[in-house]
Amino acid sequence: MLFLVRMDVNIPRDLPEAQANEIKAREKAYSQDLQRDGRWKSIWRVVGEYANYSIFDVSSNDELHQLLQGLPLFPFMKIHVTPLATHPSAI
Ligand SMILES: O=C(O)CC1=CCC(=O)O1
Repeated sequence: MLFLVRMDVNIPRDLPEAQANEIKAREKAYSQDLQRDGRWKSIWRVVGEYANYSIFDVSSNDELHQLLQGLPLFPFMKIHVTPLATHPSAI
């Protein structure tokens, strides 16, 4: 099952920089592990925003929810999920 996911990140200004950097490093490792195993198919920066669009390929809504909830930046994100179906004109 494919999902388009938009993640908007909002780290509080009063979070110490070292702590923010540590969370971002864990986020990167978590994301790259999922990219390597094929479930996080792609990630794109939204130009001019601290946000990304990502494509996930997982077997259920529950699996996606578990993956998203495990993001180190999850407490600082607004996440919007769009389930994708095959377009009849797709070749
Ligand atoms: O920087 C972002 O858009 C948040 C994020 C998700 C995975 C990652 O490595 O960073």
